Amino acid sequence: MVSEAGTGTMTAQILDGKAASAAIKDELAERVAALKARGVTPGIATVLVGADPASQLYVGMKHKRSEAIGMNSIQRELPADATQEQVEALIDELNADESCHGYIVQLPLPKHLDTDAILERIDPAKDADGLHPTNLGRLVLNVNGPIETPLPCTPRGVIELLLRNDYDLAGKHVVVVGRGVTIGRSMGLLLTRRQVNATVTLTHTGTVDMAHHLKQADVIVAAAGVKHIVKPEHVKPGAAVLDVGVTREDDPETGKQKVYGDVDPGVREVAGFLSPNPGGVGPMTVALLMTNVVETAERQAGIA
Ligand SMILES: Nc1nc2c(c(=O)[nH]1)N[C@@H](CN(C=O)c1ccc(C(=O)N[C@@H](CCC(=O)O)C(=O)O)cc1)CN2
Repeated sequence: MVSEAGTGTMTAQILDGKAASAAIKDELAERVAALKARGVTPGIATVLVGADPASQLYVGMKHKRSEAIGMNSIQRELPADATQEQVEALIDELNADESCHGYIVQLPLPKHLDTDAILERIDPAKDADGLHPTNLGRLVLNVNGPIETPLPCTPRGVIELLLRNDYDLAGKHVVVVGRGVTIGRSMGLLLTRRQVNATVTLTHTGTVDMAHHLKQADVIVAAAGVKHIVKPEHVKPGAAVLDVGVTREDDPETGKQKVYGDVDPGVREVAGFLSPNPGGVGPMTVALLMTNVVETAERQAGIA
């Protein structure tokens, strides 16, 4: 926490996801070069169904950043009215494509599609999001040792962002807000692994007295997707707060779409550390996705 001279207020240290993800990209560029020297170009693919502007933005970032570090990127798109069979046929194609080491299906999918069946059809070895039941099952079962499969990108990004800011999670009480599978549920699994050793309270829409739980937290991971749900009065002074959830609304001043996080701006005056939104965990999600794919290519190439 930084004291502002003469004002009596404290301002949280910013956990800068852009800076941390830039450092990861530099490290990955070297690993990609090493793979290329062995004749292997790591390949990442994305499947986008429909034309949701936010999903298009995220998929675009994934390709731009992967290409910038020398990876091969394959962008596949289907219309919003694609059938389950069409999506599954594309999954089968990518499972068989040897130039693709890992891929993701951009979420959320249009409501008429069976998301669980689609994720389950991905070859677990190519599941760059770590959301296949086999990979999530390995995460549940293996609390102690290294895991030889991709880990969910956003939760991995949260932990990496704290690590790169010398924040030790061991023994800390982390309150996670939101139980979605891409963030909340898998966040709890990663945080309670022996290497991390945090204690987790996973809160959700059925939680009674959310404010009470938040106030106990050394670390808050806010991933509810509810604008400014975490208020200054909910935060223990000095706590680390990671703002992960996203709400898009028209800005009344500009009329343009604006990103709002789960954390009220006033939290900055109470927290010790703050990962902002945008500029925090979002860029880390993309960096850890690329890490998952590079690691898969390394495993295949026999690099430890
Ligand atoms: N298959 C998946 N789908 C989705 C995931 C995921 O991990 N796998 N997560 C989110 C979206 N997401 C990646 O896909 C993602 C979200 C945000 C960012 C990001 O860098 N955001 C910027 C702000 C950009 C803006 O909106 O203007 C930031 O936080 O600074 C990257 C990726 C849902 N779907």
